[in-house]
Amino acid sequence: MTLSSAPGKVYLFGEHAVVYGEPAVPCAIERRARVGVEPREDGKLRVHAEDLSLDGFTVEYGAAADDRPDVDVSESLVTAATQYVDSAIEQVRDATGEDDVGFDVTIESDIPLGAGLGSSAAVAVAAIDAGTRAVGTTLESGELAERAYRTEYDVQEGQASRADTFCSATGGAVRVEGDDCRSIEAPDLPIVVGFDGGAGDTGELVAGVRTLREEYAFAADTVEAIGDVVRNGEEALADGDLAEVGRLMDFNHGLLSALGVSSRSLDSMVWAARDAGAIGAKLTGAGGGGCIVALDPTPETETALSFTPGCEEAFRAELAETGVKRLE
Ligand SMILES: Nc1ncnc2c1ncn2[C@@H]1O[C@H](COP(=O)(O)OP(=O)(O)OP(=O)(O)O)[C@@H](O)[C@H]1O
Ligand SMILES: C[C@@](O)(CCO)CC(=O)[O-]
Ligand SMILES: [Mg+2]
Repeated sequence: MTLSSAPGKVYLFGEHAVVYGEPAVPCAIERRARVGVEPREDGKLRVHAEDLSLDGFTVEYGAAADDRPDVDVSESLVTAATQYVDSAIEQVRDATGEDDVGFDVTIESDIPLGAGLGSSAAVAVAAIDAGTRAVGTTLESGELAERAYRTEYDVQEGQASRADTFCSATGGAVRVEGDDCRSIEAPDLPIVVGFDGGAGDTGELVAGVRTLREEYAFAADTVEAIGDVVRNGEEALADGDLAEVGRLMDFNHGLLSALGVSSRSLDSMVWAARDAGAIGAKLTGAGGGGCIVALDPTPETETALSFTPGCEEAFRAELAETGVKRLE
């Protein structure tokens, strides 16, 4: 068996706007998805996903129509749950030219699903890395990131950026603008995450912003304004000016709210963090529910979040210096 892991991420700045060519700065965190892959002679795909539950059951399924998860939920929910892994395996077949090979895929993850911490990108990166190695091909980091991006692009129907997948493949803090992806130096960041226990569908949320942008010129301006916040944020990061980084994170959250991707619980957690003295706080990732990211070197924000109605879990997140790890 080959086994790879890849980290999740938080966005310091720029989610959603990055889909339209503005820059973004995500930062990998030490919460990982681990994917084990074993080739099968019979050409079948079997996925065992420990943390993916549908109707309360762990999901185990094959690719054939008569071998889908045996749970009493709608076909669209099943597709939503299985599509990133299915699409990552397509990338493995494409990269290796092994069209007929089957796989046993086992996924285990400490990244909550659909919560803005990049679980989809981490699963795609780790699955493509382990899958290609399982049939004797080792992808270099650039191609791995690009193929994981293709997975997100396909699943999100052509509306995805390279930010999550590049960050997960590379680790550390990165800057992504269109196809220009690079690692950046960031000061030590006291990252605190608040999680409301919920999830948002990235594809749907991205589509919502796209519609707003088409309907209202001021929504398109809001997307551009996020780009300006990111450019200022990059300077503040380079200067090590955490107070300014925090102010700009607050501003970024306001603009994301204006685009309709925040929620009551995300707003409650952002305000709880600010009231507790956080340097800055914003939602992270696609939004709709899930996680906020705050900066606070003291324990105050984590404590306040753990008492905030609507917050299910609060934790400190360490920067993940390494992206994909080849474990076996
Ligand atoms: N542990 C896992 N096992 C199997 N599939 C997973 C796992 N984690 C994530 N996925 C896939 O990723 C999907 C969630 O991706 P989505 O992009 O909606 O959220 P996210 O990546 O966690 O958040 P964001 O994109 O906002 O950072 C799940 O529906 C599933 O298809
Ligand atoms: C909302 C979005 O910007 C980030 C999701 O983590 C979508 C993407 O970049 O593909
Ligand atoms: Mg995602």
